[in-house]
Amino acid sequence: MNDDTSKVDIIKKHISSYPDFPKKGIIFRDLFSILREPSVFALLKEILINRVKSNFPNVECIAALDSRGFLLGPLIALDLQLPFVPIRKRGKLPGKVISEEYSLEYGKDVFEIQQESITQGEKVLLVDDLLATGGSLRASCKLIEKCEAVVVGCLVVIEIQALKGAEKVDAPLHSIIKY
Ligand SMILES: O=P(O)(O)OC[C@H]1O[C@H](OP(=O)(O)OP(=O)(O)O)[C@H](O)[C@@H]1O
Ligand SMILES: Nc1ncnc2[nH]cnc12
Repeated sequence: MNDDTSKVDIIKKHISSYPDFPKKGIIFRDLFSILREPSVFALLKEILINRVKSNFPNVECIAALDSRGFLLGPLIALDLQLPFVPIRKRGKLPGKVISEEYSLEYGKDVFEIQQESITQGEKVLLVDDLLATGGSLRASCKLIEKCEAVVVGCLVVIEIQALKGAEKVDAPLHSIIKY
């Protein structure tokens, strides 16, 4: 059980929503409005770390999604003294990479991971700001599996439930705020 309801309410109040961005019909939920206020960002960090400790106690590695996931994943990894691994959009990572195409609420792209960044059998937690259609997290799960590692779960700050992204994600999903 999580008894941090009043803290989560504060976080929710600080998420700005922008109708019709980046395309008509989409309500954009903006994580950056939290980061503008250090005390609120610190609260979010505390919540994330506690949720990892209680929901994914066996995690050995934190992987996050380009780019907004990078604002959160390293905070958690550093605090828990775990390795951090980036999953980046196509063409940004050097060395041998593994790729996976995906579609999301407003487009299509390719994610990549460095082959050497995860060891076989490693227990990985995927972190991102938001779950919409689930395309991004689904592709990221596939990348971890292609590395022969194990996805112990996915942690997002925001879940847009109407888009049913949770159905596309095969690993245990934990979201902090639901719309
Ligand atoms: O569940 P989905 O439909 O796949 O959508 C969720 C993804 O969309 C956003 O990323 P975006 O690709 O816009 O990139 P950004 O983080 O660089 O802004 C968001 O940060 C998630 O990663
Ligand atoms: N509605 C939304 N708001 C912010 N980021 C998103 N990524 C995909 N859908 C999104």
